[in-house]
Amino acid sequence: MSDAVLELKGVTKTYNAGQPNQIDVLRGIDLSISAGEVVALVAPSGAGKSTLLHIAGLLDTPTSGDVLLAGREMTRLNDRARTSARRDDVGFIYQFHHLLPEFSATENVTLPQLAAGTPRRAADARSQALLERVGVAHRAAHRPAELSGGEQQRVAFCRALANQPKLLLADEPTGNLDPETSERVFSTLLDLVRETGLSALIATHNLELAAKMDRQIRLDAGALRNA
Ligand SMILES: Nc1ncnc2c1ncn2[C@@H]1O[C@H](COP(=O)(O)OP(=O)(O)OP(=O)(O)O)[C@@H](O)[C@H]1O
Repeated sequence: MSDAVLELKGVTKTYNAGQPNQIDVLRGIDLSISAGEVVALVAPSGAGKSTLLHIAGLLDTPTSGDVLLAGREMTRLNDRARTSARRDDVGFIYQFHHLLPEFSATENVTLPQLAAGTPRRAADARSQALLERVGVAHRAAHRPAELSGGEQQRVAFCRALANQPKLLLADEPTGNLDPETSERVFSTLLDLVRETGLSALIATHNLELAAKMDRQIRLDAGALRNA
């Protein structure tokens, strides 16, 4: 049996099928990410990176092919089962933080835990520990607008890891930060991922950051190759 946390088998995605503007974005993707492996996804703009991450993270379904999370077939699950697998097993980080503006940093990390059934006190304690780990505990009561860009992304990392997912998916997680902050914040993320033993697929245009990961893959013309 494979120890893969994420497996994509022959995944295709076609938009506007059968119409003149049909786009075959993914043309048969095979990808396996094993436990604890951190993989960089490098892709030119428009190559289908977001589509691939959304399919891997169960936010979208492939036109054909299979998605397995921790060995479990996801493609044929109903919406409800897929939603609960996503909530329990996958953490997302986007280029922009997407934190809830009305809530404090702590609340942004606690809320997904409450939604997953963690008792309040345990959730708050975990939020506090995560915020300390990434160096923003002193900003715990602040709302996102009161945080710097780097701090916002650090809180977003905590939120993504709040429910102890098996897989982390990140789309240019430090892409909106200046190069120096990006480098520092990215190091925090990589350290956190490695400490947690989490598997991760992290899209980046930055080849220096990509080189810090275990493996680099390139998405081009709808197919994956080793970078
Ligand atoms: N819902 C949709 N309907 C039709 N076409 C779409 C849809 N979503 C994406 N596309 C097209 O599929 C292609 C890949 O889109 P995707 O968002 O996955 O690219 P990307 O690699 O993430 O790009 P970028 O790096 O610029 O964000 C693009 O040509 C886009 O126009």
